[in-house]
Amino acid sequence: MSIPGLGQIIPQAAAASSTRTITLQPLWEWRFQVPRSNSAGVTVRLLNGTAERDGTSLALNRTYTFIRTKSKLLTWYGCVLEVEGECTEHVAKHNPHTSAEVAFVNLHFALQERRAAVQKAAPVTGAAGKSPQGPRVMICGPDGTGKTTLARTLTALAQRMGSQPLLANVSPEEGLLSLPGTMSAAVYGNIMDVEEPSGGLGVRNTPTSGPSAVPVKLPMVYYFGREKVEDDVPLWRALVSRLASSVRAKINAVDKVRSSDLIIDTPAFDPTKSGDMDLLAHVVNEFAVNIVVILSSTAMETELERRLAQTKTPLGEVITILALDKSDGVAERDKAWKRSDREEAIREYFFGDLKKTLSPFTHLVSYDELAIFRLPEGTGPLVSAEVSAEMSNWTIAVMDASVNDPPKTIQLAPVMGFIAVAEVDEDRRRLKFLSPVSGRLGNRPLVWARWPEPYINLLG
Ligand SMILES: Nc1ncnc2c1ncn2[C@@H]1O[C@H](COP(=O)(O)OP(=O)(O)OP(=O)(O)O)[C@@H](O)[C@H]1O
Repeated sequence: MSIPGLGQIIPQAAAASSTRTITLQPLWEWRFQVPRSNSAGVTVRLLNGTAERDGTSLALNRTYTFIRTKSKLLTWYGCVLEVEGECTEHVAKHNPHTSAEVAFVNLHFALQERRAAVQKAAPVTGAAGKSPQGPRVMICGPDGTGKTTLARTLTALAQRMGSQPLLANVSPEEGLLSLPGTMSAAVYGNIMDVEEPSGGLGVRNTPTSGPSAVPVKLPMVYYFGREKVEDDVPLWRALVSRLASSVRAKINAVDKVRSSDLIIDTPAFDPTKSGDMDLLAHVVNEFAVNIVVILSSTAMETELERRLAQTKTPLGEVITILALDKSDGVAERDKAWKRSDREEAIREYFFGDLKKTLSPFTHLVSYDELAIFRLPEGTGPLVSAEVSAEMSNWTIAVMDASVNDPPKTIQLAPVMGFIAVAEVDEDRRRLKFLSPVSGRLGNRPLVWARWPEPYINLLG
């Protein structure tokens, strides 16, 4: 059966949990959704051929377990998969001329060509002997258009070609190698974690999470502490600038990173809101973006073309605007699904997951040892906060600043990590918290933000 937009449908959506073999022809994609109720997950083994999840190849005969995941496995040359466990699934058969997936891989090849040209070019004199920079690509589009998937795919494909791409995320709704509420970036110099629900972007792949099957990545993290950009536009703009400046420092310090791609994932913005388009233009400016990829929005394309047509990057390059269709397989993640993802990210940060249990350290400190700042109700700078029982179960950022720094400096400082408040003893003025590391807080200020809310009882 073939359904427009969904390709070839193999109707096995009825919660099959028995072992089954799925044969995919070249350019077919196995799309699957593992419900949260299936805590054991779905196991997949590649019996022959080749297959990849968002640009990262599966190894032959290795068993991969996917839990709470909506994703797909694509094959370019055909493959046989052995699948076991309950999920909804179907097979999409791509047409090479119209498929979004083929357009994405073509974009990868175009970027690869640009990178090759950059790597061949002689160092620019006058730019501190630095070689020219690789492509800086911003991926944008409305809600649920597959922005993060494309960002992850381009990063994985570049890494597979031997590059050291830098992936940045300026959408506070979902963390990249960090908790939700943050904006971060990291060099992906080695393989991405295919099994992890977000395909290698989750906290599982950071050093705070202890030993990892896949080499860990070291993110640069800033704390927005609210869900939506519109909740504090000036702070978001300031943090975009901070993150861009850290990214620049990394690019300038490591030649291999400099000649690789910088891929930037953005929040879902509304093309009909001029303010939203200003924010995308801010990202373009700060990260010296020279390629803007717009998924599935003619209105956004028109608006950004109008704004950026006459603009050049600080390196004097023209900004290329590329409009692509979204993949018809992008899965909907409703509020409950996203909330549950955030809850899992927090749990995983402190306690690990099915594959790796972590035991966070418990610390008991007196109120007097803590310098806590809070985001105000509305927008504006941090304010000093008293410890209170209200803080129980909140995650709190430990900032890479001094307690004596002005609030503005603290707010824009990088994040060293997070602690979780387990208990507040107001009578004895003592606070118990969990931390992934054993060291003391020392002279570090803490920021208690407004989001993500405490979803779980951390000691429960
Ligand atoms: N071709 C596909 N087949 C199956 N699932 C897909 C496909 N493409 C993307 N997905 C899944 O769809 C979901 C949404 O995709 P993604 O997160 O990339 O969208 P987004 O535009 O970044 O979303 P948001 O606007 O919420 O940030 C993810 O779970 C992703 O793995």
